[in-house]
Amino acid sequence: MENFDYDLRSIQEARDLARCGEAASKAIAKYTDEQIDAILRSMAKAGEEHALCLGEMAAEETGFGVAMDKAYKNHAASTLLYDQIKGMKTTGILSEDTVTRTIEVAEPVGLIMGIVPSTNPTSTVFFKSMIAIKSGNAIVFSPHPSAAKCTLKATEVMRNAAIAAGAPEGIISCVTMPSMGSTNELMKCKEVSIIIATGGPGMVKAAYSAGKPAIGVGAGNSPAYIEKTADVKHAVRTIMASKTFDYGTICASEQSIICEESNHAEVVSELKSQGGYFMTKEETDKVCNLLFKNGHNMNAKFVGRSPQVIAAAAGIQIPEGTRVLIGKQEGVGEGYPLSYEKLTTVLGFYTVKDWEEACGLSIRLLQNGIGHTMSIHTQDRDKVIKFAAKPASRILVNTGGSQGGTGISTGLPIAFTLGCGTCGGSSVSENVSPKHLINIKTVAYGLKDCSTIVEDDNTFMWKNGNTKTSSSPADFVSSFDKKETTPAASCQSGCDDNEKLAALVKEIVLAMKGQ
Ligand SMILES: CC(=O)SCCNC(=O)CCNC(=O)[C@H](O)C(C)(C)COP(=O)(O)OP(=O)(O)OC[C@H]1O[C@@H](n2cnc3c(N)ncnc32)[C@H](O)[C@@H]1OP(=O)(O)O
Repeated sequence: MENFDYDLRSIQEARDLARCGEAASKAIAKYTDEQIDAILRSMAKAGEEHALCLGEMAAEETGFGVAMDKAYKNHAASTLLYDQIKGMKTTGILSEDTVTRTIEVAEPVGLIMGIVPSTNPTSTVFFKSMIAIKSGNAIVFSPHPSAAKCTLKATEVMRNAAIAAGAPEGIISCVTMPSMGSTNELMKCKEVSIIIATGGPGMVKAAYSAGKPAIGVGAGNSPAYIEKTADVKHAVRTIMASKTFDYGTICASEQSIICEESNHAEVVSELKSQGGYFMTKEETDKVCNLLFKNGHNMNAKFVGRSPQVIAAAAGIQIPEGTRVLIGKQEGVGEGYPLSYEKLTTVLGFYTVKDWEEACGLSIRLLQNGIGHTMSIHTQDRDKVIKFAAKPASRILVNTGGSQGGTGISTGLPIAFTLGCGTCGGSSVSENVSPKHLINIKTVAYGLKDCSTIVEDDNTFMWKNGNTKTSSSPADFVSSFDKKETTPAASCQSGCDDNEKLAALVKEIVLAMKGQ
C-alpha cells in the first residue's frame, strides 16, 4: 500500500513537472540570442562553482569513480561546453543559400526529457541542461534511482542559475521521487517532445519504445590498437590516463588493448612501468567472476572501482601503485569475459601478428559495443584511414578514449551522450549537441516554372495515359527538369532580391515567436 501510494505521488509529480516544463518551453522559445546567452553564462558559472561539491556528492552516493575526476567532468560540461557552443547559431535564421534560394530557420523542439545515468549523474545534468537551453528548450530529468540525490542537486544548481538570469519557472526540473512509473509517465506524456536517453540498455530501449522521437546511446566496448609505428610511451600514457579517469566509467573508455608481435615487449614493459598489472589466468578468472553477473552484464558493485577494491574483493595480491588490472585474452565472446564492456579499471589484452589481424579483432570486439568508439595509436595515416571503416562512430587517433570521445582532448563536440549510429541502435552517430535539439524549417523559393506544365503535350499524354506517344516517362521527367523559372516568375513569388528575402524570413521568425 505504501509503495502504491509512493508510485501514485511520483506519477502525479511527473505530470506536474511536464506541464510546467511545457509552459516554460513556450516562453523560452521567444527569447533573443542575447537572453539565452546570459542564461547560459550564469549556468556555466554556477556549474563551475559547484563542480567539486557535486563531484564529491556523486562519488559518495553511487560509489562509482573518483570525486576529482567527476568534478572535472562537471567543469567540462559547464565551462568548456559553454566556450564551445556560445557562438553556435541555434535560433532564428541558421543559413541562407542564394543559389538554391533556401533559408534554414531553427525552431526549438519544446520540452525535452533527459534520462541520467548513474555513471555520470551530475555532468550529464549540466550537459543536457546547457544544450537544451542553447537550443531554446526546457528540460525535465529522470534520475537513476541510485544517484537521485546528486542528480537532483545538480538540477537545482542549473535551474537556480538559469532563473536568476531570467529563464522562466519550470525551465529545468527533476523528479524528486524516482520510480519506473514516473519515468514511464514522462516518456509517454504529450508535453514531452523528445527523450535523450543515456544509461543502461534497458532504459534506452524503453525510451525508443515510448512512441516519440528519442536520442539514445548504445553500449561501448572500445578497443585501443597500438600499431607498430606508434609512439608506445605516449600511447600507453594516454590509455592509462583515460582508463583511470573516473575509474573507467566513461562509455568511450578503452576496454581492451591490441598490440602487435613487433611492439609487444615494449608495450608490456611500458604498461608495467606506468602502473599496469598483468594478472595470471587464475587471477583473471577470479576478477571476471566479480565483474559480470548473468553472463556478460556488468555487476554495478564493481563498476567505476579502483584496482585495489577489485583485487581485494577477488582475493588477489597486486603491487603497490597499481593503476589498472590487465588480463590476457586469446579470443572474443564466450569463454573470454574481458572481451566485453567493463566500465572499471580492468582491461583485456591481445597480441596480433599485423594490422590486418588487428582489423579483424577490432571488428569482433566492436560487435559487443557496436557503433560506439575505438582508438588507434599510429604514425601511419594510411592505417588510420583503413580503420575509419570499422563499425565505430568515433575513431580516435593518438588520444585516450574517455577524453577523446567526450571532446575534451579532440575536436569533437563536448558531450556526455555519444551516438552509436543505426548499427548501435542509435538515431544519431555523432556526439549529441544543441543542433540535435532543434527542428530545422526550410524556406524554399521556386527555381523552376511549372505553371505551364499542364499545357505541355507530354503532360497531357502522361495524364491521359495516351500510349500512342513516343514520349516515355523518362522523357517527360527530363522535359520537366529543363524548365527554368523566368525572372518574371521569380518576381511573382514576391521576392526578387536577397534583401527582400531576408526581410521576409525575419517576418516568419518573428511570427513564430508570436511578436
Ligand atoms: C558519455 C558516457 O559516458 S555516458 C555513459 C552511459 N553509459 C552507461 O551508463 C553504461 C550503461 N549503464 C549500465 O550498464 C548500468 O547502468 C550500470 C552497469 C552502470 C549500473 O547497473 P545497475 O544499477 O545494476 O542497473 P541499471 O542502471 O540498468 O538500473 C538499475 C535499476 O534502476 C532502474 N532505472 C534506471 N534508470 C531509471 C530511471 N531513470 N527511472 C527509473 N528507474 C530507473 C532500472 O530500470 C533498473 O531497475 P530494475 O533493477 O528493476 O531492472
